[in-house]
Amino acid sequence: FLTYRHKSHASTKNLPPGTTGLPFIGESIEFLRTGQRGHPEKFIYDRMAKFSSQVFKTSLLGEPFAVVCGTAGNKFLFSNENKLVTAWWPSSVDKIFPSSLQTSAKEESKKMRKLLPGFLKPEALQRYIGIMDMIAQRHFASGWDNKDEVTVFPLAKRYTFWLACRLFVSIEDPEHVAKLADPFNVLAAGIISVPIDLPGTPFNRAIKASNLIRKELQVIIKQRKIDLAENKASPTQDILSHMLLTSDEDGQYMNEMDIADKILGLLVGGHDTASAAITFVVKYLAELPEIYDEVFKEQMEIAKSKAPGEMLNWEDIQKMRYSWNVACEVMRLAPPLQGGFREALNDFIYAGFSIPKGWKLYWSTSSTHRNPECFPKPEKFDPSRFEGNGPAPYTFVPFGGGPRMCPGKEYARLEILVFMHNVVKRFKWEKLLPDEKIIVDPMPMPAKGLPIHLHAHNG
Ligand code: HEM
Repeated sequence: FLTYRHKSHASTKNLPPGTTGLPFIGESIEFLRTGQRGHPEKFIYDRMAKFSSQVFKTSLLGEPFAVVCGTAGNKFLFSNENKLVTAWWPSSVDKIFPSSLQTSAKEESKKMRKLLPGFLKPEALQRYIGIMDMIAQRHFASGWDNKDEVTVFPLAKRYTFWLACRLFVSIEDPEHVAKLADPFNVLAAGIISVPIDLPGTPFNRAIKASNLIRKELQVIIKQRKIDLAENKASPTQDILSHMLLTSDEDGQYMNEMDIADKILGLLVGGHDTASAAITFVVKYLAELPEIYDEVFKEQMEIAKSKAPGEMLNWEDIQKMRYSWNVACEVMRLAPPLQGGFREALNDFIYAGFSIPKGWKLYWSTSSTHRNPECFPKPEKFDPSRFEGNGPAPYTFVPFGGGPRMCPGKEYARLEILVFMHNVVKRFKWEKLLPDEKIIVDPMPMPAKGLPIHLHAHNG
């Protein structure tokens, strides 16, 4: 059957050029291997050079794929959401998140899309900046202060998870956060594992962990309902209150299970992505002392303008222009997500080639981020690319674009900037492993988690 499926695709007329590799496995192994060797862009650029700079066909995860490239490809996919294409996730993700918004373009997801901006838009997030700063300070006190050496990636994960626990469900007790972090890490590891659901496999453990966290969330949700009814909880204290109190156009409220799923989806969407971005900010600042100095200057000016004990606020964030340009340049060179999947809703023609209904499509950050036509001297770290109007539309896409653009973009911006403020204020640092390899599996990551040597400014 698989061989038949494989051949039947090959016989369709005027498909994009490309190879589909072995039956079923297709080119998945090559796709993953170039990432594990630290160069996910190689898979894309080799094929763009060999077949077409606009679109090529391949076969990944048992599915026929058209990979669209360059600004035109990004523009096409981002502006045809729910017209020609819709979101698609591999079936392994579906099993771990049975009804999560990350998995489908179904009604649930659309509802959620309408709901999220209420909590995640910049105006709504402003009031949480002080809380982010407070958690960051506690995080540095418990994980960094008085240490000579730390490993950045696990700490970045601890920071983003602590923030999410506080801002999504008002959990801030470190012990409670740690209790949730264990199953959560099992879950995060399982999403990217081979989807074999047998006792003991990472995938199987991830499904169990996701059920466990959901149950835990349901207990919290039940209690919150009671607290809100008795005015013991604030309607604006976190995303959970927001979800419980917001109805859709028909006056319907989400049930507890739905809310648990949505929160789980947000936790997953924001966890490894933002932690990877933070880890790479630390890495580049270690490698580029002149960039560190500029970030330090900007952040110290803000720090000096504050009264003792005063937390960061929205005005301070607006002053962090250079720091954000640095973070953007980091995400250009080391985008936390390599790209995104879509599915063709109907047969259509793209760049003169037929894309059959049901085919999967893939857009990739690297086809523009490392393209000299979009970013001259693409290997050079240069935050000034983001000054003025910044890069041309559809070239810089770490958060995707169009209707499915990352809803957590502004939240991520704040947590990254609050982290940068706190880390440069306290330390300068250098890498303990100067040649530490980068692997992309599927997030980019220094192979040993980025161990660094710290020098405290006041020590
Ligand atoms: C630096 C950090 C982050 C990066 C680079 C990032 C990147 C992305 C990208 C590229 C997509 C779209 C994928 C596509 O086109 O199919 C996406 C979707 C999503 N992101 Fe983020 N993200 C980040 C942080 C966050 C955070 C902090 C949250 C939650 C607060 C979040 C929640 C989500 C969700 C729920 C989706 C799915 C939206 C949908 O399918 O409609 N992300 N993210």
